[in-house]
Amino acid sequence: MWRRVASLSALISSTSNRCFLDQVAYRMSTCKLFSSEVKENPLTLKDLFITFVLGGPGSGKGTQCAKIVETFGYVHLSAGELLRREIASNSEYGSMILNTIKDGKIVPSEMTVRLIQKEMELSNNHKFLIDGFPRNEENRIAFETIIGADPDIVLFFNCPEEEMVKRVLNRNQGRVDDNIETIKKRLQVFKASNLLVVDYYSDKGKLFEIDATGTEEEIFERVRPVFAAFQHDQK
Ligand SMILES: Nc1ncnc2c1ncn2[C@@H]1O[C@H](COP(=O)(O)OP(=O)(O)OP(=O)(O)O)[C@@H](O)[C@H]1O
Ligand SMILES: Nc1ccn([C@H]2C[C@H](O)[C@@H](COP(=O)(O)O)O2)c(=O)n1
Ligand SMILES: [Mg+2]
Repeated sequence: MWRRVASLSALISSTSNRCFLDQVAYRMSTCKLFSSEVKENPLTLKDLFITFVLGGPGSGKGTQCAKIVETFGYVHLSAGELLRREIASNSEYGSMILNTIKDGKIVPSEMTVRLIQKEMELSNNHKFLIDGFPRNEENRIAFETIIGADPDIVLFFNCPEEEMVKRVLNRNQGRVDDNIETIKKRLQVFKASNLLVVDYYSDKGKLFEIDATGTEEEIFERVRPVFAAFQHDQK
C-alpha cells in the first residue's frame, strides 16, 4: 500500500491533469486487486513477477510472448488484444476504442489498466507478460498508481521500421489497424511516446533490448537467457 501512496504523491506534483488525478484517487480508494474480497488466499503484490513487453507495431511482441508462455509458463496479457475484445463485446466504450485504434492513437490509460487488472485478478498465476504496455508515460503512471506495482523487467524488441511495416502488412488477421495509413500513425506515436518509456526503464536498469531481426527462432534464442536468468529469482 505504501508504494501506491508514494506514487500518487509523485503524480500529484508532476502532472497538471487534475481530472485524471481525481479519477485515479477515487479508483485507488476502491481498488480490490489481490485483496481478500477477491480470493481467500490472495496473491500479494510482492508475489508478482511482472514483465512489460515493448516494441513498435509488428516488431514481434505477440509472437515472442507465445514462445515465452510455452517455455517459461507465463500468462500473456496483450493490452491491444484486451481492447479488441472490449470492442467485440459491444461494451459502452467499444466505439471510442475502435475509433482510437483506427486512428493509431492510444486509449485513455485507466480503461486499459482496468482491463489488465481484471485479468490479473482472475489469474491463478503470478508471472505476467504485459504486451504492448505501457505505450506512453500516462500508461506507465496509471499502472503504477492503480495496480501499485512496477515491472520487474522490461523487454524491448528493437526492429527496423521497414521490417515492421512489411510484417504488419503481411499479417492478414483482419485487424482494422493493419493498413498503411494507420501504420504510419502508429509508428509516429511509437517514436513520440513509447521510446520515452523505453528510456525510463533503461535508466532504472530494468530494460532488456532484443534485436528483433531474423527468424522467430533466432529472436527467441536472444530472449531465452533473460527468462532463464530470472527463473530462480522469482518471488
Ligand atoms: N521474426 C519474424 N520474421 C518474420 N515475420 C515475423 C517475425 N516475427 C513475427 N512475424 C510476423 O509478423 C507479424 C507481426 O508480428 P506480431 O503480431 O508478433 O507483432 P506485434 O509486435 O505483436 O505487433 P502489434 O504491436 O501490431 O500487435 C505477424 O504476422 C507475425 O507472424
Ligand atoms: N497500451 C495500449 C495498447 C494498445 N492500445 C491500442 C492502440 C494500438 O494501436 C492498438 C493495438 O495494440 P497492439 O495489439 O498493437 O499492441 O491498441 C492502446 O491504446 N494502449
Ligand atoms: Mg501484438
